[in-house]
This record gives sequence, C-alpha cells and structure tokens, in this order.
Amino acid sequence: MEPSPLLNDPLRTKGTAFTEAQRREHGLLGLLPHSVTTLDEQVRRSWNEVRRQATDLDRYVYLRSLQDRNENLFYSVLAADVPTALPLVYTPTVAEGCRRFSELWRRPRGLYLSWPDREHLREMLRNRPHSDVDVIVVTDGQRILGIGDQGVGGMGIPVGKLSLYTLIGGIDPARTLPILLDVGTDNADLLDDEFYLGWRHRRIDDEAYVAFVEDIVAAVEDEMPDVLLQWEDFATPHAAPILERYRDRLLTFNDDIQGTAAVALGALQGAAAVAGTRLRDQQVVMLGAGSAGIGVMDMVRQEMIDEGASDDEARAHCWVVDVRGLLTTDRDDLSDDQRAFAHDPSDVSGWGVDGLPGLGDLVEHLDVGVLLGLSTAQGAFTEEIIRTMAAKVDRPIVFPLSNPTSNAEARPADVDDWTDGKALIATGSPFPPLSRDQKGEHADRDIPVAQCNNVYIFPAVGLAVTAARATRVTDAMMRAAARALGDASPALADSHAPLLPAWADVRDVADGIALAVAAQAVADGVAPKADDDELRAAIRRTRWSPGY
Ligand SMILES: O=C([O-])CC(=O)C(=O)O
Ligand SMILES: [Mg+2]
Repeated sequence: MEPSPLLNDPLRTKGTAFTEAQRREHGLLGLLPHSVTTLDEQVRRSWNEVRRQATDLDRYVYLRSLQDRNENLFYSVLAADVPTALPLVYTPTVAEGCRRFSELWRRPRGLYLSWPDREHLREMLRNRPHSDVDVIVVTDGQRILGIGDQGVGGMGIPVGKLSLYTLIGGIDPARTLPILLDVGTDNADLLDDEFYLGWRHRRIDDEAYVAFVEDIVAAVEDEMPDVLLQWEDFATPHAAPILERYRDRLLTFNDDIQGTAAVALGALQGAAAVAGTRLRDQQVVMLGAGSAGIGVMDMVRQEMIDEGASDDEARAHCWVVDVRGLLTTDRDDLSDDQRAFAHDPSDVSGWGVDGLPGLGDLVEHLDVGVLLGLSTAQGAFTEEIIRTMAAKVDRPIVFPLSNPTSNAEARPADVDDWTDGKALIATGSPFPPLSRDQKGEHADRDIPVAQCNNVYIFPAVGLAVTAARATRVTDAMMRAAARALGDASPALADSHAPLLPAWADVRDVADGIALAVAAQAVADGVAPKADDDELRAAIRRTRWSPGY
C-alpha cells in the first residue's frame, strides 16, 4: 500500500495530533509515536522550542520550517502570541533571513520566475503549488526593507508578508502565492558568494526589464484574473512606474508606497488629535524622497485637501529632503512624483549655507510640527534638530520610519528625552517602550512606541478585496484604510497611550479596516453592490482560521 501523503502535506497534516481512529483510517499506524497530542499541546511544545533557540535568526528558521511542515500548527503558534511572533517571522528578523537566504535554504515555497527561463513563463505559473489564488506578493529583491539589493534572497519578504495576510487578514494559506522575479543582482557580495542560489548575473534593466514584468503581468491576468497582486520592495526607479502602469488594469497596489502611506497617515491622525491640531495647519517635513517617502507625502497632501486646504496651500506645507537637500524646482535630478513636492528656490533663498537647504535649515526657518523619516539614514534626526523643533511647537510629531531598526533616523528614547516627553512618536521598526519611571504625571507606566508598519494595512486590504470581490484598489480605499486605522488609535481615548493599536489587537482591528475598505470599494463602483451587513458577513465567511 502507498504511504498516505496526508502526513507530509503541510496544509492537512496534524502530526502527532492525528487520533488513533484517524491513524488507522489513513494508513498512518506505525508512522507516529504512540501519544496523541492536542493542538494546544503542540502549540506549547513549539513555543518552548522557539524560546530555546539561541538567536532570533534561529527562531526565524525554526518557525519557517514549522510553516513548511504544518501550517495549521504554524498559524496557531503565531496566533497564541502575536506580539512575540511578529518580529520573528517579519520585521526586523526577516531582514537577516533575506540576507542569508542561500545559506539557510531548506524547502521551496512559491514561484521563482527567473530571467533565463522567460520563454516558459506560462508553464512556470501553471506549476504553482495551488491553482486558486487570492493574493500574490511579488518582489524583484532590489530594495529589501532598508537593506538594499538581496537578489533571490528577497523571497523572504513575499513569504513573510503572506504569512501575515493569513495570520491577520485571514487569507487561506492555500490561496496565497509568493513570487520572486529573478532578474539578477547588483549586489557584489552575492555575485561573489559561491552558495548564492539566484541567477548569477548583473540586473537586467530598462526596456528588457519592463517587457519581462509586462509578460508576467499578462500571464497572471490570464491564469488568475481575480487575484490581488501586491508589489513589494521594488527599487524607487521601478516602484512608482509599475504601479502607474497597472493600477487601472488589475487588482493591485504597492505596499511600500500605498501601504506605508496609509499606516503613517493613520498614526498621524491619532497624533494630530492628541496635539489638538489639524494636519493642514502643520509644516510637514519628510526626510527621504524614495517611493515610500513620496507615497506618504502624497497621502498627507490629499488629507490636507480633504481637511479643506487648497492644492497650493497643501503643497506649501509639504517639504521633502533627500541626500542632496530640499527638493527644489531648479533641480534636474527629480522624477515627476518628486517634482510634485519641489519648492521654488526663491522661497528658501539664503536658508542653505552653501547649496540646498538641509533638514537643519528647515527646522530653523519653519515651525515644523511633523518630521517624518523614510531615508534609511541612521541618526539623521539629531539632538539639535529635534531640540530646535521642540522649542517651537508644543507637541512635536516625530516619526523615524526607516527599517530595519539600525536604519532609524533616531531612537525614540532619545527623541523623548530631547523633548522632555512631549514628542508624539511612531517608528518603522520595533523599539523598546518609553520608560516613565521618574518624570511625568504617568510615572507608573511604560509607554509602548507605535510601530508604523504597513502590516496594519495590507492584510486588511487583502481581506476586504477578497470578501467584497473588488476588481481595483483605489486611492480612496487606501485612505479609508488609514482613517479606520486612525479611528482605532488608543491615543484618541488616552493621550498617553501609543498612537497605534497593540499587536495583540491587530487581528480585530483588521476586521474594522476591512469593512471600511470594502465599503469604499462598493462606493467607488469597483465591487458588486452590498450593504455593510452583507460586507461584514462576507468578511466573516472569508476569514480562515487555523485548526484541525
Ligand atoms: O516589511 C516591512 O516591515 C515594511 C516594509 O514594507 C518595508 O520596509 O519595505
Ligand atoms: Mg516593503
């Protein structure tokens, strides 16, 4: 008799939790040790193993192996302690997982679409492990988090993001598909690494790259016409153009541009409410003019307009600084998206000592209320900059958003210190809570730092479009997500609470965001008509939960 494939199918196995009757029925007798365990016991045993590992990278490897072995158990383990699990399977540990992808290789997952195989795209897509797919996350590995070109190692990101689509957004793991586009790498260390598993070649670019992406999109459209296609961690020169090319053609969004923007806007709304101001009345400065930084500023500007500002007023309140300095209209190195934020050089003449004004010049000459960083420039929010800002506004809003932790523009504890606890802070990567032992009226408690990560948004968007059968992701849907997240800010009820919900609550919050996004999809005419009760029921029906 053929051995049962059941035991080694990660989506159907129960491991040692198969009952005696099931073991007899499925031909598993003798293949498992005698004791029959419960899922709960398996979860506790697994957490003991996770804790026993020496480093977070080891914990990441353990959890990824568990995912490949038994998905119901993997998701039960994550769900049992979301705050501990999240930084292990996702930011920041996943960065190390990507860096060391080739040496850590265990088992295949998802699809590797490599340039040398480009004549066989359809065949490769048809080889996908499961034919019915709700969500694809795709990367070409060129701009992984804040750690740059990781080539084929970028696959860690789609795998990690899709785990959270399932954990938080309830997308059935059998209906998710991670994809890595392997167009080579410009990372010299990887090209020299004898164990590198990707295509050992410099990156294909320009028209050839664009044509390759187009062929893949066309193949996905034919094979999986209703799928949500999420673009992740593409380098700035490709990210926005790809989004523009496809956003009106399929159900798609860019997580780094739109997801990061929506979560930052959600946290900003909480912060503005605590500070007692409106966004349109603030001078908002962004350090970093990559696709994520510009995406955030686009949403900030749109929100100012929603608050009643004119387009010109909103533009006048938005400032973007890159490595060279302020974006100004006389610069010839700006993309169209960047140019939309450029200021007339005559507005700032004399601000920079020699050349373009920098961050320090801006905080000196403007009453900057909101300082955002998506620059990967570690420590760029210096003590002098933060103190200058704090001397001019009551509650400075400071968001060092770069990932991973080592790239943050400032450490929250320092910002807190420099502003005597007045700053409203959110970060991109996790940081320890702010200690309140000596000073302040709330001397008895530590305040967690809100981690402004797009994980608050993308799983809920996936749940929304799947439940509502949406055909497009509109800007208004992303703003609805931001607003619903802002409404869930614990700081609205308690000004000393963090700006964003606790990780332990993120799955419940996702339901509220999903409803808002789904309703907006219906309102925008990109989903079939349904009222809120029907959408709520559809969201409940769509939600997959782990269990045997
Ligand atoms: O993955 C994360 O933690 C956030 C993100 O999209 C990025 O930094 O590229
Ligand atoms: Mg990303």
